[in-house]
Amino acid sequence: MEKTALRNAIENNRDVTKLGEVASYIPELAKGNRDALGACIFDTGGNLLLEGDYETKFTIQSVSKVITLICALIDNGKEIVFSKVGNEPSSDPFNSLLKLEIEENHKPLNPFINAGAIVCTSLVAGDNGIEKFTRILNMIRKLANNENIEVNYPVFRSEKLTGNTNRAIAYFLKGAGIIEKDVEDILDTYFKCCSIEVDVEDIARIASVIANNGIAPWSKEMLIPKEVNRIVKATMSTCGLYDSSGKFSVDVGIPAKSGVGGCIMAVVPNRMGIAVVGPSLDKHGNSVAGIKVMESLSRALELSIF
Ligand SMILES: NC(=O)CC[C@H](N)C(=O)O
Repeated sequence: MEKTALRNAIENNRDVTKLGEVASYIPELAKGNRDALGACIFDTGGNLLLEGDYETKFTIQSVSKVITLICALIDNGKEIVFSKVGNEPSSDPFNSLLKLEIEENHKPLNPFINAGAIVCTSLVAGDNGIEKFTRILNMIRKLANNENIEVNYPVFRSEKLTGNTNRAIAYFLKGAGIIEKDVEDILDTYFKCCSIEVDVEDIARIASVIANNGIAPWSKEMLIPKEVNRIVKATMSTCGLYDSSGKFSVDVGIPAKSGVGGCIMAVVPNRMGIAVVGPSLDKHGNSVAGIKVMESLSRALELSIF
């Protein structure tokens, strides 16, 4: 049943890729394949399903914000993390600076907009950017059960060269006293995390650990403490798709996180992790066909938690 649902969801939504555009504000991302659409389900029993253009490689982009939040929470505890970043959804684009000036203490609204993720990056354990990045990369490799995951350096260089809005956000946060240490070092770490190259199986495995209360379905090892896992799922369901999180909740109804590389990672608690890739994006920066695939799957397999 799941195999048929996944196949139908991909095949019935291939044309939707034509309705969006590949991200080009990071020049290297413009090379992404606009027509690609692939997906993976990894369930909590350890079963794997792959469909469509599942071999597509893409950069993890904002899906990395989930893993950065996991590391920040493990390394600091909830009180410290949420003294520097909020829990509220944002109605502004993911890279907006608008609310930073007016929010109490200049705290970013949540960990999944760029400002909030830059704060979480600064909180990850490590004396410098390289140590912080190594911590996050190792966590991604463990959660995906894939030691070969690496950075796509052309994308990293492209982001670093053109990431002026993120630079403005980070310097504002430094001025407001929310981030400490060297701003450029933290930005490099943030850009590198966004540039980690993965495929849908990697992301579906990460999602399956979160779906399985932090325990890896393949080894039964506890990779994410239960309380951290709970916070992450809650944050995904309120803030995971930027300023269209509410609509996604109504139409799909499961915790998820998107990235401008075209991926949507979704978690069906106690059932499965799902990853879709379709680099053609809507105006919010979410995979235009990816959202439709998630809607189809949610309907066919009754995934909504509501
Ligand atoms: N929404 C995203 O995936 C944004 C990530 C991207 N690297 C940026 O900082 O702009």
